[in-house]
Amino acid sequence: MRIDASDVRKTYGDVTALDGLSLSVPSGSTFGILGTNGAGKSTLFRLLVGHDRPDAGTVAVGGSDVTEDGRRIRERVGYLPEHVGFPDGLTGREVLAVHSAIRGLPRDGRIARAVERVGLTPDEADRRVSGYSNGMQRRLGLATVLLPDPAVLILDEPTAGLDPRGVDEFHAIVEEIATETDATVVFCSHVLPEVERLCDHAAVLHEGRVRASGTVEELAAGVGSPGDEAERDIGDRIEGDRGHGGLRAVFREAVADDPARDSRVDRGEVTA
Ligand SMILES: Nc1ncnc2c1ncn2[C@@H]1O[C@H](COP(=O)(O)OP(=O)(O)OP(=O)(O)O)[C@@H](O)[C@H]1O
Repeated sequence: MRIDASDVRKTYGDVTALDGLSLSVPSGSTFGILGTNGAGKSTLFRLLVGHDRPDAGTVAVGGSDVTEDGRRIRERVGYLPEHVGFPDGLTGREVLAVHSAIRGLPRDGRIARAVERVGLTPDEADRRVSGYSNGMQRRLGLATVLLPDPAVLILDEPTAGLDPRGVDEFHAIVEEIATETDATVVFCSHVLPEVERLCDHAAVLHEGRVRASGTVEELAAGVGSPGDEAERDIGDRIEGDRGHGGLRAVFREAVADDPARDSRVDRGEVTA
């Protein structure tokens, strides 16, 4: 299922979280959204699943407007928020059983499949979540959103706080989902190499607007998708950097008003 956001605005009091954001995510793509802290990534994701409404503009998933068809769309979309809490007294498997029952899913072995897919051992799945490490909690969170075999996966900073091995293992899971299913996978990240490794498409979000978007190859070549003045501007300005700076150059240009980030960008980390 494709995702289209058009001229979306969202404010919270005096704060403008999304400022005329437009974005198209092709069906079946693995799409990375790169952004600084406060760029609007989580706000965008909440709008995509209908947990919040735009003040203006439209958000559509699979061609249906989320504001009108939110409930039906949520049946096809797996959304993993940045912070997920589980009831301490339950085991991982019981958490999955509750999620499955709430969604009215058939008892057809999908819980065991989800456990296996995210790399929790059967023994771990039968432990209480109060004893889970951060990495195990992330895996369990992903298992909950995989239960209904979603057509779209929306993952809010799925690797934040994981150690390098946990990050690698999480990447392998996302790669497997991307290659073995038709699901559209959208995730946001502060980490450039993560997006370069996992994604075929990406966008750079800054201060509530998309500053560049396209295939990872296009972005690496310095070509933002046309149609947005800011994107064309970035594409023009990094022309001399073609083949050298790649996605890094696009990101550097997009956040050029924040020079303190440059050293972090050089390390492959957008923010600490
Ligand atoms: N419920 C809310 N109430 C007030 N302000 C909010 C709310 N949600 C988001 N904001 C503000 O909107 C802006 C965008 O926030 P958002 O969480 O979408 O950014 P983000 O890109 O996900 O950031 P981070 O990488 O730090 O998680 C920020 O200035 C934030 O403080």
